[in-house]
Amino acid sequence: MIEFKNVTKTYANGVKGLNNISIDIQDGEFVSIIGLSGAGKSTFLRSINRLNDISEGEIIIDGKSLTKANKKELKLIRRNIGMIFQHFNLVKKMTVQKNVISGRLGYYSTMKSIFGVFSKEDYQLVNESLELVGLSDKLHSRCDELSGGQQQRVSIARTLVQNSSIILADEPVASLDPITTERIMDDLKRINNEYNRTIIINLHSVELARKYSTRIIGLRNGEVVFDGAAAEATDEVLKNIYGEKILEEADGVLV
Ligand SMILES: Nc1ncnc2c1ncn2[C@@H]1O[C@H](COP(=O)(O)OP(=O)(O)OP(=O)(O)O)[C@@H](O)[C@H]1O
Repeated sequence: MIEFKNVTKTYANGVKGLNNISIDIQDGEFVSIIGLSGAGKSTFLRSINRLNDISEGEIIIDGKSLTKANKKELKLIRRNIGMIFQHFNLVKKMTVQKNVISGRLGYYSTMKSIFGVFSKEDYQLVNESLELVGLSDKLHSRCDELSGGQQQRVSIARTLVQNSSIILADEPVASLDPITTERIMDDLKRINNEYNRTIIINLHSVELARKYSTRIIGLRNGEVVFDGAAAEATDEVLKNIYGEKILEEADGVLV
């Protein structure tokens, strides 16, 4: 479980990226974070693996304080949290296999990870994960030879081998076409259903949030302005909170 307790993030310029947020996310939930540009979606997500340090309050993951964790504790907590980025964050000149196996690094000491010492089981996990995302035939391809959608599936395979129970996805489909988008979202949903991984995803598209998630959290100016089942986030409700703008963004009409 992830617990936010009165969490505020104030940036150096005084902007509150998050403003006094208190919520719990249970194991196995598929949560979409929605909100207009600048609402605090990335700040929220990045605070869950401490890519962003928060200014006030506390975040607790599986009973352990992320906020108070020392370096060693942080490494262990982070090992349990995979992250998928909009621009994939792969080492493009390296093979798919090398990129995916890097998801295992958290299980090794710094020395071993420098020398790339991985076990037979690790390589087996890489094969299984690539099979799950339909990329077995790309094992030895360089990532810069792959399409954007394929690269995003490589990054999903990397979080799978990491074996983390939480996966954070920061606008993972923002730069992909509609068909590839569905494929990536289907993969995430399958991982959520079959492996019971908690998925927390930032989305601009309300339609996708409704279709795939079990719960939607709406942010505005760093505050939670909606928190409910996907079915409760009707056009009417969202219009009342955000105005038309958020639905227009969902249709790809950026205003
Ligand atoms: N490093 C930073 N320094 C100062 N202000 C920041 C920084 N990062 C984000 N902010 C501000 O914090 C607020 C929340 O930003 P955040 O990136 O979390 O929003 P978002 O909902 O993810 O936006 P988008 O959909 O455009 O990615 C915004 O007002 C933004 O300008």
